[in-house]
Amino acid sequence: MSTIVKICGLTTADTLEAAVEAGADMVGFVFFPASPRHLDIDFADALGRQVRSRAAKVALAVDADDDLLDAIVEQLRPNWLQFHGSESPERVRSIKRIYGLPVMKAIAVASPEDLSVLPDYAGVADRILFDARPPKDATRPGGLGTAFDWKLLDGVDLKLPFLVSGGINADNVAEALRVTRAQGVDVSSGVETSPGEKDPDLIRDFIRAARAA
Ligand SMILES: O=C(O)c1ccccc1NCC(=O)[C@H](O)[C@H](O)COP(=O)(O)O
Repeated sequence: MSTIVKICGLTTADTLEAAVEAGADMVGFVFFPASPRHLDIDFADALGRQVRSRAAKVALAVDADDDLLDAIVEQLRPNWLQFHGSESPERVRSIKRIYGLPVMKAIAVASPEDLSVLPDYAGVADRILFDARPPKDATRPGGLGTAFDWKLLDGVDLKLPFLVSGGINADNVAEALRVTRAQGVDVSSGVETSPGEKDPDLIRDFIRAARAA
């Protein structure tokens, strides 16, 4: 199976086009006002139309309430929901039932204890995303460009596909995949020149490196 490549936090038509044309499997749109990648729902609608089924559209939210999820699902029509907050397994189950969409749940990793929640989410999520645990004073729970110790995933035995993210770029993506044995990678900061500013060349370099890994 080829590596699943997700480019997250796209905010412009040209960087979205670069990601899709270079062969990204999944393109992520962030709905979290404190993020430099936050999208207004109407603009997300326009970007979503641009994708035209060439990649899976992923809506990323953080402890979103039903009204926000309703609006996202109605306008973006995502193929996936990604949850980056403290959504409980019960909440994930209920959202899946309501919208009939697959869910990727992010698990914040900094120590072996962080993996203790895995069995609970593995029973309800469709994919797991292992991301670096943010510092306590972070203004957002992801997309910070910092990596976790990939060796922490050593003993992980999941029946569902998982992706790895946090501080990954074109230079270290092969190593991230080798160490974690993940089925896919997710990147945001590693294809940016500054927070929220994606670069088409960096996107193409990243996808090429992930495919070659
Ligand atoms: O990107 C954001 O600003 C963001 C805000 C709130 C929750 C999650 C967020 N991003 C998550 C991602 O983009 C990826 O899943 C991943 O964390 C990317 O990490 P990195 O490549 O280190 O930026």
